[in-house]
Amino acid sequence: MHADNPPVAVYEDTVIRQFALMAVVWGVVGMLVGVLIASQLAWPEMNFGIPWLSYGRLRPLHTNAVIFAFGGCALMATSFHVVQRTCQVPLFAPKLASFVFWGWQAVIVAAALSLPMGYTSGKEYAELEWPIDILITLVWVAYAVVFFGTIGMRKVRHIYVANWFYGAFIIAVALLHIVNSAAIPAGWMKSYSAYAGVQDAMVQWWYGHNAVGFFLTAGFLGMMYYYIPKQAGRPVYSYRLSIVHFWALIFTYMWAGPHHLHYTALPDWTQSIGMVFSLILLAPSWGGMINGVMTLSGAWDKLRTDPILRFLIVALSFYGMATFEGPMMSIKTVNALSHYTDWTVGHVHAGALGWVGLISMGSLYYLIPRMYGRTEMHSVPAIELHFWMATVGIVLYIAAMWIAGVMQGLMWRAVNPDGTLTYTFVESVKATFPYYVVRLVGGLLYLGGMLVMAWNVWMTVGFGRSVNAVIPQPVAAHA
Ligand code: HEM
Ligand code: HEM
Ligand SMILES: [Cu+2]
Repeated sequence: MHADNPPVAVYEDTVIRQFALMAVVWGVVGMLVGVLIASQLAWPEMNFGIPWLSYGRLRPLHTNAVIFAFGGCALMATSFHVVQRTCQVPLFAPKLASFVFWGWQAVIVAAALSLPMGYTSGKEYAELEWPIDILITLVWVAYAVVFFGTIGMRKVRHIYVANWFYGAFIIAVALLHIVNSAAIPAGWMKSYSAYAGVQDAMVQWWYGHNAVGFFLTAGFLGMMYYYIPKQAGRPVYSYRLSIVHFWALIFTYMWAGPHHLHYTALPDWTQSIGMVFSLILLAPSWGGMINGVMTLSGAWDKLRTDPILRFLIVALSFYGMATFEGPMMSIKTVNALSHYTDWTVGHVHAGALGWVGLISMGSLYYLIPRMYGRTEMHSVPAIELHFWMATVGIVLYIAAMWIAGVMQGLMWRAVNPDGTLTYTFVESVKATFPYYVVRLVGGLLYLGGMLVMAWNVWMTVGFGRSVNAVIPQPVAAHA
């Protein structure tokens, strides 16, 4: 090396390590709360008569913890990793990135305190009260500045497709959050929505559905487009398909929200639009799934030996399942049966446990050892064990909810020849009991797998050391 060589440039990886470890921590916490509320549905006394532990307060704690704390930290860790590697520059404004980390943790802690205390705006997936909403806005703007600032400084002309998905996720979530959370404060932890009546419902489900489309889908597709090719050692199957399904996906998602409001006071034509766009949505969703799965073509044998790849590919098969089921449930006559039943909860967790959970875990198994100067996790058999616990857990969970859901729908609509109802509501609740127990067992397995991961991460980090990788420098032409 010559003395006049520039100092080696390194990536900003501290914030990635922080987010990656907290994704694992919040995953354990959020799933633990999920298991607790699953047990409460089977045995209501599991709230121990303590208001803080009541179902109505812990359910939003579960959804916020798994989506925004577990999913959010995984998305931030991987997006900061992917954007630096594909642009070959360190993060723009590392101090601001540090603010994103600490600010996001502050939001999570504020949620973990305020929701059990009973503070809520009453909007699903947007329950947090207005002071926390303002903090979320500040953190999100900082996140956008760091991410797009890094893209702006890139040394690679082309913007790799994973960054398109992360970028769409960041912009769309900013828009959704600001519009849906608009409210008039009426005290420090109390507010009224800026919208009234059916408009409020429509804004809420425009938000709720696109939270699925952009928080739970687009960002994780960003993970797919980086970590599957990396782990498989093969290029993306079709780059053209990735661009086509990107634009089709983000355009179509925006209009499908009314499928959450079938047979309500929302105008009928709006509901029909929601249904039609949901059916169209099958195509770009499967475009993404096929592109991810086909990246393995010619290397299928790796699935037998590589448990990380198996996490990533099985995640895609659950993604395909949930995005087939969703369009079916959006058909009004199907929704007449499924709505209000546990079928919806089964659909949700096919996406949440199967897609969001598995793709995050696979990506973190790739990412974490590399952030600590190692080539692989402390124990590969433990990854294998985690994979099977998670997969069996998901199957138990969603199969139980499918059966319970269809049963509930059929019991509620059954009528006797004289027009009276065949079953009382409580009879359907009693009939659901065994399925709630099976769901709890599935949840315990899934949580158990997450604990195996936490142990494996602990050992990997403990025997490793934090290293910031060197940025490859373009080779100077010989003078
Ligand atoms: C150990 C794992 C888990 C268990 C046992 C579990 C359990 C539950 C339970 C019992 C409910 C309430 C269902 C109802 O009200 O009838 C629920 C709701 C929900 N969970 Fe989970 N969950 C787990 C993991 C996850 C993960 C990882 C995610 C997301 C990434 C997630 C997302 C959701 C969502 C979005 C809802 C609301 C569903 C709706 O409103 O239809 N869950 N979960
Ligand atoms: C093509 C894609 C999809 C379509 C068309 C779709 C459609 C639907 C429909 C029709 C419902 C039931 C609404 C109701 O009866 O209340 C629903 C609920 C839900 N879906 Fe999907 N879905 C899709 C993919 C996904 C994915 C991949 C996930 C998760 C990662 C997901 C998460 C949810 C959640 C959380 C709910 C429950 C909302 C609530 O009531 O709280 N969906 N979806
Ligand atoms: Cu939806």
